[in-house]
Amino acid sequence: MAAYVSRLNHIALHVANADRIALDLVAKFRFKLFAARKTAGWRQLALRKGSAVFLVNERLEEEEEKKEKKKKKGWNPGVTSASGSADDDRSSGTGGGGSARADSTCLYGAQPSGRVDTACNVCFEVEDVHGAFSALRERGCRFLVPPTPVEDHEGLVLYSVLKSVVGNVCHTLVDRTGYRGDFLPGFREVRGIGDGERAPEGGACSVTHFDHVTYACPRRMTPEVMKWYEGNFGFQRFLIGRNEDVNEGFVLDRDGIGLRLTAMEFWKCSESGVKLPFRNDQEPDCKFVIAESLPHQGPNQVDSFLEQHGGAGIQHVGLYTQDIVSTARTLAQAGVQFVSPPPAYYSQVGKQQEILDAGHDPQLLSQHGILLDTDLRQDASGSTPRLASGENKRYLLQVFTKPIFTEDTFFLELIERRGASGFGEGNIRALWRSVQSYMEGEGGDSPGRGTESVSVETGQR
Ligand SMILES: O=C(O)C(=O)Cc1ccc(O)cc1
Repeated sequence: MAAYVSRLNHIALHVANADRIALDLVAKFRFKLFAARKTAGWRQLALRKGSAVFLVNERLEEEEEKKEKKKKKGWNPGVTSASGSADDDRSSGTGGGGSARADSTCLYGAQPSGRVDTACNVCFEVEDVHGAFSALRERGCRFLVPPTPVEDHEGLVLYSVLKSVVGNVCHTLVDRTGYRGDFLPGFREVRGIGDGERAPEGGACSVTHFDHVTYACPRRMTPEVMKWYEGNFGFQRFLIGRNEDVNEGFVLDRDGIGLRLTAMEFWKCSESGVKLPFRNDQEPDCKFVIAESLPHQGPNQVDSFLEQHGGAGIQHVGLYTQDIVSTARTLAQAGVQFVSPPPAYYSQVGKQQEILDAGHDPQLLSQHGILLDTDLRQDASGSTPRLASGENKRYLLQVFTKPIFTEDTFFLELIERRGASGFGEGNIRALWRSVQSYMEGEGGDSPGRGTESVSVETGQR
């Protein structure tokens, strides 16, 4: 292993209209806009829910970019006065690892080449950016940004950006241990946008962290992706289902479903550098899932993603919630649209009982399209799964949203785990069918389309 990942810092989205996506995340998904930044050429908005952070990037139009650059000319890099313009990029950085100096082109990421909205950077915290850079480069990794110090009045971070083998996905590696600020140098704090504002009164939304990131990849690419993450970051494979073949992955290949899934996770295998994102040391692990389509089962969501996205990438991100029913209700009331499972899902033999046995109300689950899968596997490690008292079964609840971008290039998922750490076969089938029926039937009314644009910073339409 070349680099020890200590935690996931944020996931970056590159979109044509940052206000619209940020507004959806605030008003519908109840994220809080907590930091913002405008540099020459870019607008960046950081939103948080629990420890899940999205950094929404928008490329500025040329005119605006010129204006920003002009503004910069009169700017004194040595001055970090809080009285500066709120939009000023008051950070400093170099492109080459020397002493820090002003550089407004520091994006903490890379500029994607495609034209569609995309989630394309998973930023990891590491303890030794220089060490990771040397070791990863030695292993043949391609770096887009060498180790670069950036600082403001709250301290200094060191970051570097490398390309993954998955389409346009990059990884920013950042060491934040020398930084006291809330996010990254150059971002100004934003107060009062989100966390209840613009959201329905009283609704619960207990999203705590990113549960998983799912990549959509071309056929037969999985071994290369696995090898890359195992060799470079020490990720470890874990088996999704009972019927999974170690070499083939978890394969669903009949009744119109042609899907190969393979999953891996990072923190448990890190030998050093482990730093927990939750103060109480209850580290949630973020999993990475690789989805490939299989031939012979017709047009499908993975191929459609690859086509619209222009190659492999992040198809969706799972948001962990402690109470999926109330979270889905709150989000639905706020305007989030979820895909629906096939009507027969809740009436299939045994499903109602399975839901009741898990202590849930089938009516409530069906109202929000929430799927439940009981994990029938024995715990191979012999360890006791973490279950609430009175529960004797491990199960998993999931629901997918409709795409949140204009194209079908990204959606979110709510997931609640009750002792089940993998992905249930029944749920995967139903999720696949939910997305297929959305794509085939009602592709025109996704929430991403035609939403009013509102300036998140000014709150004005
Ligand atoms: O269950 C999950 O969250 C998965 O990630 C499995 C999955 C992956 C891709 C699909 O198009 C449908 C289901």
